[in-house]
Amino acid sequence: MTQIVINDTTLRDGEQAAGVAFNLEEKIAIAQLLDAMGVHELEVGVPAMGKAEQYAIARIVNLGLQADLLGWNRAVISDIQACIDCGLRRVHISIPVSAIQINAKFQGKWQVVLDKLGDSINFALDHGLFVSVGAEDSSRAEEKFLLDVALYAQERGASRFRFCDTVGILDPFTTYTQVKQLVTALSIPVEMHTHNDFGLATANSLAGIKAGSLSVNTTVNGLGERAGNAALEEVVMALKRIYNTNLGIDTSRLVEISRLVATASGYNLHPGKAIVGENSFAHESGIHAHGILKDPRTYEPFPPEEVGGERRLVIGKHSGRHLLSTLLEQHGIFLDPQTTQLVLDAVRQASVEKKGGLTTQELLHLAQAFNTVMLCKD
Ligand SMILES: CC(=O)SCCNC(=O)CCNC(=O)[C@H](O)C(C)(C)COP(=O)(O)OP(=O)(O)OC[C@H]1O[C@@H](n2cnc3c(N)ncnc32)[C@H](O)[C@@H]1OP(=O)(O)O
Ligand SMILES: O=C(O)CCC(=O)C(=O)O
Repeated sequence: MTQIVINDTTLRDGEQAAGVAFNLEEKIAIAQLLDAMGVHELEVGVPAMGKAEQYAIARIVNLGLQADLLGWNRAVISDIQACIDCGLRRVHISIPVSAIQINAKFQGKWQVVLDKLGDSINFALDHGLFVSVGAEDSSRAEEKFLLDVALYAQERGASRFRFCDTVGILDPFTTYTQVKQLVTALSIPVEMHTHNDFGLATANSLAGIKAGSLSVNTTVNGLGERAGNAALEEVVMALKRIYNTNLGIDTSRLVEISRLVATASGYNLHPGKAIVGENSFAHESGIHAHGILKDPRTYEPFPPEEVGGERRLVIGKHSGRHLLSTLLEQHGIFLDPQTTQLVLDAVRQASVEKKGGLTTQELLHLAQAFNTVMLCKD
């Protein structure tokens, strides 16, 4: 597979998640860590938002990061001027392309939209900028119109075209077909921008890459508008582990960046969040824990260290004898088979009462209730 560019938009679409507002220090810390991990490109925000945002973006520009930095714009010349004022050398210019969007925002005047795009591209190119063009709501656009816009952007001198499933209504099969058409028609790279309204953002991004897209927008933890975007950690690990594609990104810091963004956004992660959730490498069930104790590959797709995570063995309602004995033996407690079963029954009951797994202390306390029949080795 050709080198795929990860263009992370945590600082733009991620921050657009309702109620999220990064402060300056958080924006800088997120940009620095993404850069240190080797993420190729960062969409750092929307300079048109005003002075405070421009100041934050200019500070990021002045960090001298390795990553390419991109500013998001409407097809409005003053938006692009704001990017230039921040010191950005790359601009992304977006126009809506579906009838729903053009009717709502431009009274159906698609030619007006195209003219705005043309003028904006010209302005950016006249200032020597790298120009990426985004087609908002590509997935609901009329097929021919989308293609016309893409070819128009290319002819005008854009260097990349972004396919946006803005309201996340595609599945991987339709994504593949739609993106393949664009990739076939264009000589500039196509970038994927997917949303997770049906839980398919990562799958759709991968389908776009399969279809020949060379760049993909991600956000840490999948943060973003409504149900969010394709998650950085999912896309990077799927490309690495399922497609064997080395992106040159340090995956061992994925949990670290996840925690940073979770804190900065105030959005707590679901424990079962793929790759970075606190349960991503947690095992309670008897059969699973028994397998893990013998060989972690039985129930883990890759070792937790690869993403900076940790394996956890949890004793609870679904646990079995092997995990129970292992945990107790780590504390010098060796039980005969009959007592092991009695403690296990007690663990199940305690776990239901607690509605959760037991801590080590709780387990030891429970086991001590059976101490008359315990066999302590030392
Ligand atoms: C799918 C996406 O995620 S698109 C990115 C969305 N991101 C954001 O909106 C976050 C940052 N946005 C902002 O801070 C503000 O919306 C700003 C600074 C861009 C504009 O603010 P305001 O001037 O107050 O306008 P407001 O946001 O209410 O309305 C949007 C305006 O942009 C216009 N517009 C929307 N998209 C585009 C576009 N792609 N190109 C040109 N104009 C556009 C709308 O028609 C409307 O124009 P109008 O004021 O002439 O009716
Ligand atoms: O970059 C664009 O063109 C729009 C991006 C976006 O956030 C979306 O379509 O959801």
